[in-house]
Amino acid sequence: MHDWATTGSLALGCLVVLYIGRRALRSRNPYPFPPGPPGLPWVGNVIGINTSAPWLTYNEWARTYGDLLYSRLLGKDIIIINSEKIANDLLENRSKNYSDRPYLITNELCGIEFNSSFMPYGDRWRLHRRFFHQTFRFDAVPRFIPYQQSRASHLLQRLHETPEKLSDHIFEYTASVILNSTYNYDSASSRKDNLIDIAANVLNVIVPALRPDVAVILGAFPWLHSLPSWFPGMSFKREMAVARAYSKQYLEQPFEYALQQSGNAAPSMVHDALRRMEEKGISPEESWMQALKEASGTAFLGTRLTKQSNSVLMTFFLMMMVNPAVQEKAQSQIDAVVGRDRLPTMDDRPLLPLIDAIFRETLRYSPILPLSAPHAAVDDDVYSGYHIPKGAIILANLWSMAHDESRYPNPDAFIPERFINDDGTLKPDDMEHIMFGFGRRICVGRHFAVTTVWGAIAKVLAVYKILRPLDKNGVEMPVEPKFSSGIGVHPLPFKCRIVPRFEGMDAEKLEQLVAASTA
Ligand code: HEM
Repeated sequence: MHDWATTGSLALGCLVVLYIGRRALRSRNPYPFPPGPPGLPWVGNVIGINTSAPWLTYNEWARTYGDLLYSRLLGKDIIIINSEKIANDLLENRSKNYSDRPYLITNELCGIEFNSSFMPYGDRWRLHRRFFHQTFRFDAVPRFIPYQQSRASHLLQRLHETPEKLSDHIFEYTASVILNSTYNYDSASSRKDNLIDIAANVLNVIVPALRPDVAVILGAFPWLHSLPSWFPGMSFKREMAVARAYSKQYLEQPFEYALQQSGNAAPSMVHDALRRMEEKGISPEESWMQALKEASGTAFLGTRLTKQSNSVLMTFFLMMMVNPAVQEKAQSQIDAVVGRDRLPTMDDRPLLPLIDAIFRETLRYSPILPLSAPHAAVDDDVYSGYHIPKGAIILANLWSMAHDESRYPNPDAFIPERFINDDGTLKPDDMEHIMFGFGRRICVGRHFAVTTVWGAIAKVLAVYKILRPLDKNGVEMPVEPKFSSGIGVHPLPFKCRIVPRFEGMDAEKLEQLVAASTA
């Protein structure tokens, strides 16, 4: 007890000194912080924030204080950007200063600090980014489309067998396409050591251990981390230690698999990078191999953690169920352009604008990363007469941008037609310029994500109706879309019926349809 009292007083003393010191330093800066709601000393704006959906609070604040906001949380400066223009001005045009990431001790404690997305701006991150770019840049992604299409057809078959396992099938689809493009792993032919099942198990351990509340508290009071795991309230240290062991193991396993393949393996992130070194006649150093292992681990494990493509596809199913008219309109377009004797492919994309419109509206309606990934300011900066302090966390409120009423009237309604011109063609606003983030840290897997999601949406709509569940009297039940809270947003579990659109569409007919589409 005595020790605690001493530690507590010391910590409090340090905080007071820090607080006064920082205020003194700031008072020398001639520019004010951007406007924002008043907060309590040091703890800042902890009161009044909707903790499960802070983007909604920031959106409200913007109505009073404007699109560039200043907030403070437990001693941290936070700058919130609510408009695309400011996001471009800062994160894009001044990207040199805004491409860092804030440090989160929980990433290290859970063993996922290797993840390129969390890495500080610097040479190690640049090398990771190069690996990604080689494989996932716009003109490299078409190499993966045939595999994506075959897995999307497989998804149709899985949905036919067990439609009630929709979310498992979506997980399998998105995991299999990324495993293939990262490690040249074919989940269809490697069922015994199925990395997809292993990944699902690993995530069940890592995701619960990655607690944002712990990240905030440890960020503010780092000395707490030195307390033993048996100490009251510190049991998370044990969970994080287990998560750490799992993530390290998972980083190694698929990478080893990729290295064991022959020199003429199909394209993948690992093989693209190795081949490039071979062409240059360079023998890779250990640190280079480690970086490749980490970047490929990010492509697979990282995208499993935040479940981006998964969440978009689950949102698509949910939206189709509650908007049957939208679904039918898109299906009529598929019937008119593709017919019913084969499945749509990426080649049909220019003639299926409604599929793109549905994809865009799905991204817009419920952004899966509403506050994007946090950036951090490398140095002090001044923007529009406001001081943005070095080290500030920069949050781009993608939700706010996607729900801007002046641009997207009736923003809380799901209206894909908002992206279609009167002549039926697509408008230039593709949502990708917002939903994949900004500047040098923009999503490096965006082109791959687009083909993954588009391919699945088009095929699913060609074959299935997505309907509301029935009650015990056979009457359709009302469904209210509900979404998770947290950094990554996804629909909460929901029931739906997935039934073939055409009479007599049994497993055999579906197989024939798939075969006709790959011939
Ligand atoms: C529809 C699906 C996806 C969406 C909506 C999405 C969205 C985002 C967003 C908003 C960011 C933050 C950008 C920023 O900091 O400004 C991001 C970063 C990132 N995304 Fe995606 N993403 C998707 C799919 C993918 C896929 C399939 C991959 C892998 C192939 C991927 C890899 C990454 C990586 C590595 C980063 C971190 C980039 C960095 O820090 O340099 N994403 N994504």
